[in-house]
Amino acid sequence: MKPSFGASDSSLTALFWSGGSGGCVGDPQECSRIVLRDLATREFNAFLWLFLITITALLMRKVVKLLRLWFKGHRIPGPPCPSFFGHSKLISRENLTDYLSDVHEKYGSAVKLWLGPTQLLVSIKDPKLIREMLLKAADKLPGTGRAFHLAFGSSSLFASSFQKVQRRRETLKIELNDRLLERENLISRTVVDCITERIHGSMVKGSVDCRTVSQHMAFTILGATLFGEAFSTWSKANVYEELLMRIAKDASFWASYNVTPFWKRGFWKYQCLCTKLKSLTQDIVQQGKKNYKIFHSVDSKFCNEAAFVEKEVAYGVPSCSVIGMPDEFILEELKSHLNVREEPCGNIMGIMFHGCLTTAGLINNILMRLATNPEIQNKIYTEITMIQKGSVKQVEQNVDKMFLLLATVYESARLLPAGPLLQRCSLENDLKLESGLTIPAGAVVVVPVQLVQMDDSSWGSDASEFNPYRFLTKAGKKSHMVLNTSYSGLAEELVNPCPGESSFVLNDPNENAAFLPFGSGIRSCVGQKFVIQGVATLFASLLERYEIKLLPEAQNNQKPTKNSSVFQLLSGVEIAFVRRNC
Ligand code: HEM
Repeated sequence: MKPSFGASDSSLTALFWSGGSGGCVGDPQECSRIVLRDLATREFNAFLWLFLITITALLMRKVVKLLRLWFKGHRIPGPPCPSFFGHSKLISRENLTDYLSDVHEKYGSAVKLWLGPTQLLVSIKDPKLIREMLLKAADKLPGTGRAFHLAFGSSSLFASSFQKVQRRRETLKIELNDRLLERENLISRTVVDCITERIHGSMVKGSVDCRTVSQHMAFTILGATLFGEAFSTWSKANVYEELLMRIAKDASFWASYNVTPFWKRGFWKYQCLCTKLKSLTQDIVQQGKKNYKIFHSVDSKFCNEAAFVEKEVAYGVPSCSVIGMPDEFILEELKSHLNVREEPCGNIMGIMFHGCLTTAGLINNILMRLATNPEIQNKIYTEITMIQKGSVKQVEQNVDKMFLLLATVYESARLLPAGPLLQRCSLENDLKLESGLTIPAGAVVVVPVQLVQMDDSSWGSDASEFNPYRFLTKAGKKSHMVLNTSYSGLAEELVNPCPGESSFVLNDPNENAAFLPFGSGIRSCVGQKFVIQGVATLFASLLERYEIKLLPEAQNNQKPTKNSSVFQLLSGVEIAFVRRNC
């Protein structure tokens, strides 16, 4: 007899009842339970199959990718693999550039090395290929920016994915290169005075430590740029500087762990320093706002409350922009469009960290070069005084015309880059270069900066020598990098130009594809123009007042090697700032 269905019976049960589930007889509720169980089992099985198929497909994709990597990697020249682990055992951090130098000599301008069965590294040394590769490869290695993330939390600068950093890069570039550089004084008198005060304080004992003074200069320039003039009088600036340098010392060590070492006490101490830095950053940001409000209440005739609110929303209130205001624009940019995951002030701390370390390295190198090349220092001084003679402007405003000084900044940057390698990777697509070279997706691409920047074929036979004149060309001649020329005559003419006119042209260093201290291409350093101009401005003021001298006992100082980078070679040599009689 056919059972009758109650109102609660589902149509699904009815469907199966009519024979679909193998002829269920008896209690309809029991039957529907069986049917549902049966259905659940089938669904679970289907899910397991789907899961299995997905995993297999993913694994297959990986295997195919790996096979493609092997196949395409095989075509790139390079030394044969010594073992299953590739060349990784032959390469250490210390000898990497030397090793790459040897393999490039033997196998050409693009060579491959296996760092394991699944990791291919391609090193490129030819400037034209490098330029093209750096324009095409937008991403950096996964894990790039880990040190920043660990210390300062999530931020949208210094990450590996171009998509993540693109927007912030663009806006920061506009703020730094267009708006800041348009100012009359990139580095204000207050900042220079703050630095010279420190120099006087340290010179009481007869000399200053080159490393400490460079760090302080970089810190003061960056701090004043990001936080405004309030930074120069901020009572906690010294603590901030010390904290930043302590964090910088340990950052790459803690970032080198694949798994964050929560179990280590030292790590928590490090995190404690980072938290202190965060709260100090928030403090100076607030300080800047307070200063503005004080000014606002004193000068309320010119600025009304509505204007202040307006300033917080949009950039710029003309009547209020006389005091400190322009400096806050960059801060606003770095704090703006925060996404939920972004740490407040994370970008600001990241910029302070990267900017201070790299700028300190550059300043340190310039100080050392000037101290060890007194004849060039004298010529720069002559250049400064000659340009100042015919001008009513302050020395800081005439830096654009000081070609030898700017060339000295370029040359110092060339000789001591921020790191031994530039790195890129293209995770999804092969990188096809015009020369016919195809770098398979997933390979790590590196540029051994020190090798390229000291290569005779790009820089002439004196590539490893300090020679700022290589960035100068005689006016009227076609602008190109001067190679293999005697520069002594050039120097004489440079400091004795026709009144008001220089007979030399300063070459754009980026014209030479082998100039890479700030990287190049789509992920190049956003701060390049600002740093070059800012550091040159600072040195124009300093050299006008002081002569920089190396103490006799420091003469035999260490020389940069191919593996040197600013981080390893911040020189702690004692130097003297001797006041000029003028
Ligand atoms: C002497 C000083 C500096 C040097 C030598 C330097 C060098 C570099 C280098 C080599 C890179 C990587 C470029 C690449 O991979 O192609 C870089 C990235 C960057 N730099 Fe600098 N830098 C300096 C100062 C600054 C300053 C002062 C700022 C900002 C105020 C800055 C902002 C950045 C940013 C935002 C990036 C990341 C770009 C990205 O990942 O897309 N740098 N810098």
